[in-house]
Amino acid sequence: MTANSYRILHALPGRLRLRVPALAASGAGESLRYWLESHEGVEEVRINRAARSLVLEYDPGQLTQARLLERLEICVPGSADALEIRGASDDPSITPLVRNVLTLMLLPLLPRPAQHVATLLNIGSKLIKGADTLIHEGVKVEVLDALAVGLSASRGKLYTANITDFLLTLGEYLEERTQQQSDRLLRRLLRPAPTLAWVERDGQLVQIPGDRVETGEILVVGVGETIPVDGRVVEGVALVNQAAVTGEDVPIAREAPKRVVAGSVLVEGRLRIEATRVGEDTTTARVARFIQESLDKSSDTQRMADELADKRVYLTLGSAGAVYALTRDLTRVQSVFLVDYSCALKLGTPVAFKSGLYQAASHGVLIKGGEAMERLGGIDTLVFDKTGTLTHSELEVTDVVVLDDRSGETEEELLAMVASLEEHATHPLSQAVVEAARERDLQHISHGEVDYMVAHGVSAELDCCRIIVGSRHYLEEHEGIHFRRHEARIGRLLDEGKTLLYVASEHGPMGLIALRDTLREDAETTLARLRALGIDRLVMISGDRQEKAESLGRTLSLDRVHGEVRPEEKAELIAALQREGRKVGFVGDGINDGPALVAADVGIAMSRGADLARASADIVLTDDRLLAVADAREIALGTLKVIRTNFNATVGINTGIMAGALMGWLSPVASALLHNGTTLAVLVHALRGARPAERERIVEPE
Ligand SMILES: Nc1ncnc2c1ncn2[C@@H]1O[C@H](COP(=O)(O)OP(=O)(O)OP(=O)(O)O)[C@@H](O)[C@H]1O
Ligand SMILES: [Zn+2]
Repeated sequence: MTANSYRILHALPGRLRLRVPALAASGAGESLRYWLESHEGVEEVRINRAARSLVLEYDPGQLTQARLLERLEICVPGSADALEIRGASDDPSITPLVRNVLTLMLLPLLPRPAQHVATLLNIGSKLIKGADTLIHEGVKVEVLDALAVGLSASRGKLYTANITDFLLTLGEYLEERTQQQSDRLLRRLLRPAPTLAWVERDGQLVQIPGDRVETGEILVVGVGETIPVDGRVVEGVALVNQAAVTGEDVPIAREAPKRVVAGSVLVEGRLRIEATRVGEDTTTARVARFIQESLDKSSDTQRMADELADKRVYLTLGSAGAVYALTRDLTRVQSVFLVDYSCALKLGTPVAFKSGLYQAASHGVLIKGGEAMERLGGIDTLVFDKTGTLTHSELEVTDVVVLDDRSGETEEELLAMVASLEEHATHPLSQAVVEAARERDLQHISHGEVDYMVAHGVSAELDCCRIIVGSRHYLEEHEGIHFRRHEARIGRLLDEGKTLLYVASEHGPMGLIALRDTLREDAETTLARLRALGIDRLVMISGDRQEKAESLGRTLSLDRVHGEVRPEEKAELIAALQREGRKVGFVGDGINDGPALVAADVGIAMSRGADLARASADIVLTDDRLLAVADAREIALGTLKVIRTNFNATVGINTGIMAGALMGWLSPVASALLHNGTTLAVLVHALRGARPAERERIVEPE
């Protein structure tokens, strides 16, 4: 947003009054209000549409004016496409290229004066762009380009001018095309998965697709669930993570009458929310925002190349000046201008990254920007979460055991009851139980609110009593319900390698549900490939029992396993590895994996993972395929190699050409051809990118 999209009328600490012309558009105020109110520290947003005025009250302890304005700038109110991705709009035009080719073809046929006019028409846009850059941004590559082309033309070297212009234009065109292709694909891949919503209808909680919720309806959102609509809290207290919406990965507290935005994930507590905005418009904004965030991050490599490129511009100017002072030979000066190689440096790196991102995306891996790719290439240690990552995200219920014989309850009744609670949780275990009940056509059993204690289990009031389902640790140590009497049954099931859910009421143990998790078929291959790709330490952490973790560790020849890890310990384990000097990647899927995903040098989320995991991660798999992790690493290494090669080649070759030009050994045409030839070669090399050796390419839709 340019400065004229708003004007500060009055500013005090904690209060800001602005004039925002775009408020004139209908609906603009609402979206801006949501955007601003979703930020911690904003206390009140008042909009007067007729006066185009916006008053913001905020807590200066939490938010600075600059930060607030930055937030405001992201969302230009009024235009529906305000949050559209920059640079991803239209196809790059080929008109300049066609004009170039035509000019070059016509030139020999024209009389001399007409040649001058044609050349001027052809290179005009470069000259204007150069002047514009000089005025607004200072001495940049565009200025040198204009100088080189302009100097050639003004000295009557019309062919040199036109050929140079053509080569420069071709480079730009290629760059824009890659940029666009990959932006489009990324945008499609980032579209959030449809969410489900629990709404109150006729006094009952029913689950419906998030996009069917109507304005004014009351929703109930529990731990781990994504808030499907924009709304106002009517009851409850909760911590909400808005990473997927604002990119800020810190949970914030929400209670009545605060607003919540679609796409936030509830991490703790429970809320009743009145839907105030539903459907398309709630999601478009967050998707666009999310993508912008991902695409905007520039990597260290790129920053380095940019800096070097900017310095080169001065070096070139200086050399040209010196040459002129010493030799008074304008031809040499012209040759020097034409060799400036900052453009190859500047174009090569982002193009290679974009092409790498594109490659990765077509292999089912969404990498959020060049920086993430760079870090993926830099790790030497990879930590895997077990459930849903090394094992299939789908588990299978194998046994349902009724422990309390006096109750006369059947296995089916037990399963139906547990499934009715698990329906409200988001864990691979709960999904498996729900699925098992569905297969057996079991009826839903009515119950009160379900409490979900992350990494422990669920509980709720039923007509009879309070029911608790979860890990043995949860039931025994938190609830004081002991299963010691049933040790034999439990031991037998565990020996079979099964995972157990413990079911109890406040009166004592009721039953067990045994589940089998199977190792992914591609787990072993993936780990072997990762080792071959330079990851020399493979670690697994799991909330499951130590014995189970160890036996899996042996099967997969992992370097280390940690069982019975509490969620908050996951991030700590990663930090410990980092203190040993390791560069650590983490692959996970759960809502409790968020901190570990953020703590790691690079966080990778599985495709079926919780929304929060996908939001916190730097890399998200888009297919449920573990091998994609190895593909991604291969692509990252390949891309970094391409960038290095390009960098060395650019610097080496062009330094040679530059020396030739300084000595006066190269004519301007020769140096333009050599130089631009190198630039094009660099671009093409970058564009071809790093393809993983074999494997099917996933054909993109559309
Ligand atoms: N929704 C749930 N319902 C019942 N029990 C649960 C639920 N969520 C977690 N638990 C219990 O808490 C334990 C720890 O959960 P957590 O998600 O930390 O680890 P995990 O399932 O073993 O997976 P991972 O290997 O990914 O760490 C689970 O093994 C399970 O017994
Ligand atoms: Zn505990």
